[in-house]
Amino acid sequence: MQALRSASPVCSCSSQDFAPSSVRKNVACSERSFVALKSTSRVWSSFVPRYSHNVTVSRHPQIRASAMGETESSTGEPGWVMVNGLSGKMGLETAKAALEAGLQLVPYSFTGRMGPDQGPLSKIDVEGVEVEVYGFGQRELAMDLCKQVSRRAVVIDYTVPAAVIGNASLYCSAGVPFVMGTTGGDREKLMRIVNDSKICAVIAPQMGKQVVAFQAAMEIMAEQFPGAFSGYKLKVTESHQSTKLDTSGTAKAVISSFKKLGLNFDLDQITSVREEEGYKAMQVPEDYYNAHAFHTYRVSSPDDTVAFEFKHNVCGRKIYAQGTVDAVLFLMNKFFNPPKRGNVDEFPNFVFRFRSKRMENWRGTSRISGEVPVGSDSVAF
Ligand SMILES: NC(=O)C1=CN([C@@H]2O[C@H](COP(=O)(O)OP(=O)(O)OC[C@H]3O[C@@H](n4cnc5c(N)ncnc54)[C@H](O)[C@@H]3O)[C@@H](O)[C@H]2O)C=CC1
Ligand SMILES: O=C(O)C1=N[C@H](C(=O)O)C[C@H](O)C1
Repeated sequence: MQALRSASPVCSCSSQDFAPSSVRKNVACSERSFVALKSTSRVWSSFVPRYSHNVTVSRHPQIRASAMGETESSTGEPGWVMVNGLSGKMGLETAKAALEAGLQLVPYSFTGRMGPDQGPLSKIDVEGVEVEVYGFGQRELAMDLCKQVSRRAVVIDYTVPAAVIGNASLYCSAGVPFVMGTTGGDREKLMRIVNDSKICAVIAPQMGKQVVAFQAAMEIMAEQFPGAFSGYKLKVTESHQSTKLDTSGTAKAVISSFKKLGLNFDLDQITSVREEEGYKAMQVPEDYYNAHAFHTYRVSSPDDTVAFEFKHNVCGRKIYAQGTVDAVLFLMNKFFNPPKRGNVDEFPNFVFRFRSKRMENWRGTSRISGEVPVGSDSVAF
C-alpha cells in the first residue's frame, strides 16, 4: 500500500495547483520519480509515478537518464523530434518544450491541408528553428526527410481525431517510434496497428503526469474495490476551449475505472462545456477560456445522502507538453538504446517485482479493448 500512499495526494487538484508559475516547479521535483509502465510489448499508455521508494532505477542507467531528463543517447547523438500538427496549439507548445529540454527539432512536419505538389506548404519558426510544413499529400516525403535528418528521431503527433489512424499507420510503416497525444479516432484499431508493427509508441489521451497519477490511483481503487459504488450515480462534466473537436479522452479513461467500481454510465452522458456561460459555472479563469481542461466527476448515493467529488483542473498546456517530452525521452531510450541485458520488457518487469502481491493483478494485464484506464486507449501496464 506504500504505492497508493505515494500516488494518492493528487486526487483533487484545483486550477491554482496548475497555475503556470507553479507548473515548472511541480514538474521539476516530480520528474525524477516518474517512470513509464507498459501495456503490451511495445505500446505504453502513459506515465505513472513509481509506486514505491523501494523501486530504484540505478540498475538501468538508460531509464534513469530519461527520468533525469537527459537528452542524449549513449552514442552522444542529440535526440531529434518531429512534431506533426505543429501549427496547432499543442504542436507548438510541445515543440517549444522539446527545444527547452535540449532536444533537436526535425525541420520537417506535415499537416492536414493539401499543399503544393512540390515543396512545403508553409514554414513555421519555432524559437529560431525554421520548420518546413508539408501538405497532406506529401506526408510520406516529410517522413523520408525526417529519417534523412536522423534515423533515431521520435515523432510527436498532436493533430486531429480523424488523423489518428492514418498517421499511426504512417509512422509504423516508416519505422519511426511515436508519441500519440491526439485523442479520438478508433482507439482499438490504433492499438492493433502498433502491436502488429515493430514500432514502440506511447499513446495517451492525457500526457500531464500528475493527472495520469490520478488516473492510476482511480484504476488501483477500481482493481482493489470492484463494485464498491454499485447503485451510486455518476455525473461527469468536462470543460475545454471551444475549438476542441471531441469529448475529453481523459474523462473517458477515468470513467472506465468508475464503471469497474460499479457505476453505470454511458459515455454520451458526459456533459461537455464549450462556451462562456458554462466556463463561468465551472469557475474557469477568463484568461484560460481558450486553454483549459476542467473535469469534475461527482459520485452520489441513490438517496443523495452521500457524495464524492473528484476534480482535475488544468489551465494552459505546459503540463501536457512537459509530459510529452518525457514520453519522447522514454521512447528514445527504450527503442534506440535498450538495456544491454534482457530485452526491452525488462524495465517494466523490474518495476513490477517491487510491487506488493496485491498489485500483482496489474502485471501483464493487457487491456487493449475499449476505453480503459490509464489512457483511455487501451491499456495499462
Ligand atoms: N494527450 C494529451 O495530453 C493532450 C491531447 N490533446 C489532443 O491533441 C489534439 C490536438 O489538440 P490542439 O493542439 O488543441 O488542436 P489544434 O486544432 O490547435 O491543432 C491541430 C493541428 O493538427 C493539424 N492537422 C489537422 N489534420 C492533420 C493531419 N491529417 N495530419 C497532420 N496534421 C493535421 C491542424 O492543421 C492543426 O495544426 C486533440 O486531439 C486534443 O484532444 C490536447 C491536449 C493534451
Ligand atoms: O483538447 C485538449 O485541450 C485536451 N485534450 C485531452 C483530452 O481529450 O482528454 C487532454 C486534456 O483534457 C486537454
